[in-house]
Amino acid sequence: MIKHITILGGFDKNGNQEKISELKVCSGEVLAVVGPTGSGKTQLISDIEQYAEEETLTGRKILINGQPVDKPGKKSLSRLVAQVSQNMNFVIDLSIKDFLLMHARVRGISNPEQILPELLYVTNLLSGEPVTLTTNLAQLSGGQSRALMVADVAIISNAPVVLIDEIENAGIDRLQALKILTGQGKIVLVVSHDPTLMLMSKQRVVMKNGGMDKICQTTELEKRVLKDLIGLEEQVASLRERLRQGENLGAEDGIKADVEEKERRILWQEYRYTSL
Ligand SMILES: Nc1ncnc2c1ncn2[C@@H]1O[C@H](COP(=O)(O)OP(=O)(O)OP(=O)(O)O)[C@@H](O)[C@H]1O
Repeated sequence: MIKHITILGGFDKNGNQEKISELKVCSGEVLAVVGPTGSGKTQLISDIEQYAEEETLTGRKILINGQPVDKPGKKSLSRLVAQVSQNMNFVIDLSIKDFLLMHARVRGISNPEQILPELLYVTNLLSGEPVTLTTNLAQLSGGQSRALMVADVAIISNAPVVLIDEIENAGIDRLQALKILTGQGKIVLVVSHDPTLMLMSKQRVVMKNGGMDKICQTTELEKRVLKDLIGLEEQVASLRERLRQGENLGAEDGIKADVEEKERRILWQEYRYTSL
């Protein structure tokens, strides 16, 4: 049982020690990994996936429940990490049902037939056009594949650590996907350029020049900004859905902010002030 993982800092791209020397994430928590393009976000995820022991190019070390992972144990631990990324597609010639049953059996699930309805429900909750159990994996669109992958990770894989790499462009309802993946006491790490996903986690590590540069806790003020962002996104999602269904929009369909303009400006001033 994984209670927490710890990342012990190594070196940035210039060979200087990382500013953050230790970062711990407990089960049930989400850590957002943020930073400019090329700052080392994917490398951090990759270090965790490999249970780095100072042998990767960053020199980081990963501890599970405070202990280093010994080399012979690494292989069996691979089942403890599941990854969801926007580039994933299925290339196997199987129906969704056969694939899910096969994976469930491999994972030792005793009643695989019984979990199929839930798997299908979650998949269709996240994707646009619904799929059925008889749909062939090779026929799935990119978004449908990712939706099935999230359902698979949440319900079948049971991996206590989930790494989510830039799902904002994955063509699925990403907020719903994050809710589904985090609702099960897992350790979740989210690499994202998306402010809503960043603010949905309790803390975020800011990457710079290949190193962990800063840890920010999500403040009460940011939680209010998040509420606002989610409100706006819901409106955008509803407009998207109506346009997709072939509707025309009317004059009343502009985006409405939930807070008054004046209050919003104060909110952002406060926000900028506290983040200085
Ligand atoms: N500490 C480090 N030391 C040496 N090289 C590093 C370090 N961290 C990252 N790199 C290398 O820098 C390059 C960019 O890193 P990475 O792909 O992780 O960036 P990213 O933040 O995920 O970028 P993007 O947002 O574009 O996906 C990679 O080749 C990676 O291996």
